[in-house]
Amino acid sequence: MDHFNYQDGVLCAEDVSLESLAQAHGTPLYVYSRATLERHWKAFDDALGNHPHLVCYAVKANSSLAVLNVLARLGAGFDIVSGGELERVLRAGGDPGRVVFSGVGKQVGEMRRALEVGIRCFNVESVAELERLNREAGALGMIAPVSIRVNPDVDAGTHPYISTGLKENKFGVDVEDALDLYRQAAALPHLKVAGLDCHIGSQLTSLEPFVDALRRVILLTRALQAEGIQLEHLDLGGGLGIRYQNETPPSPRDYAQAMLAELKDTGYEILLEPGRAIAGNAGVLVTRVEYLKPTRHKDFAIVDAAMNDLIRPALYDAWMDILPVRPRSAESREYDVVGPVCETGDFLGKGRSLVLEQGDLLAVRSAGAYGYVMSSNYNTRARAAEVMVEGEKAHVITRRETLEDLLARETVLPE
Ligand SMILES: Cc1ncc(COP(=O)(O)O)c(C=O)c1O
Ligand SMILES: N[C@@H](CCCC[NH3+])C(=O)O
Repeated sequence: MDHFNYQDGVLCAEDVSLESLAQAHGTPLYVYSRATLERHWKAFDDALGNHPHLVCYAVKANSSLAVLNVLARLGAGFDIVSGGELERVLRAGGDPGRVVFSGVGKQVGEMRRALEVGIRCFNVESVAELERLNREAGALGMIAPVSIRVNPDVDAGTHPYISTGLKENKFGVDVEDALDLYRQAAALPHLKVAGLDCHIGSQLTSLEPFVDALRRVILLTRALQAEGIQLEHLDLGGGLGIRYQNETPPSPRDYAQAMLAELKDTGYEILLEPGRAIAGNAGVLVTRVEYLKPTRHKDFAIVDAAMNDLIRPALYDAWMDILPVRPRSAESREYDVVGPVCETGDFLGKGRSLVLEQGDLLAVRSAGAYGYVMSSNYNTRARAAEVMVEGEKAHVITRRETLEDLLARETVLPE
């Protein structure tokens, strides 16, 4: 059951029409469905069944406090990549004992804070980071739990900008070097080897790369065992894709079953870090048509959302579905749906078949992940508001930024 549906001719999020939300809160407006978010997290949690596991939502996908809070209430873990994301998780009521910390550039202050609040594990990505973490944990008189993030050199078959598991990528350590790094970790006094981590990319739509990566990881766990290095968990990262257009990604259940089949009875606790698969299809971006601009070459629909609100089409040439909030019955035309920003790359969709009039509302689907979090103030555009719907209720979870908010941090030089 999808929670974004047409009811009485108007697109709704759960039981609230997007028209009424746009009326009440203006556009561009991000709208999320609580029920969808919950269903998606539970799909991963259920898929792993009785196998010991923790589903650590990747905060980067959508870090709004309300989103994190909804998931925290379900007992979610969280995958963070910065001190800022850690503070968000804490403020949203997340359990620091269920937080894993990923990322190639962890700073001293971020490590200290994470040690102080007692996170579950640091996913370490280099020798230099291992040494820094050992030093910082020592200074606090603590032992830091670590996984080494292994780069298994598999092609995730996704966009090159979001592929992370190839040798030439900055992420993780080569699988050939991992054993040595584990030996170093095991020998350092303020570290405790807790697990092994692997994440090969985002928006994966087939199981093969996941399975390939896991096989390489399992070989490594055997080598570690042979050396007496004990692991408690395997963190398989995130990356499961969603349907934007006509992709047919595996379901969380198929994915989990494929992983469990490889793991057989190895007994490790499984950690997952899904982001997009939980938040992506739990949100839409609502925008209003400001102008229709027919030219000799094509028709443009100029809308009030732009690349600063949703950069995925501009950055990755990503195709995202664009639906009329209240469909009209007339002959459709092909529109390039573009924003007001002064860049040719500022488009939300090209060649979309739509029936439009000035003032109409459109909804960009699958915008719940890597949407608002990647927004900017380019062209001095204030950030959109975010609303969470539950049933017939809608809550503003992030108020629209004002120009005053935006300018308040700046100053001109003194006379
Ligand atoms: C280490 C790590 N974990 C999890 C994720 C979440 O990925 P996705 O949103 O594709 O599930 C990412 C982003 O690709 C990541 O870099
Ligand atoms: N921002 C990317 C995903 C990045 C994944 C983070 N490692 C996207 O929108 O597809």
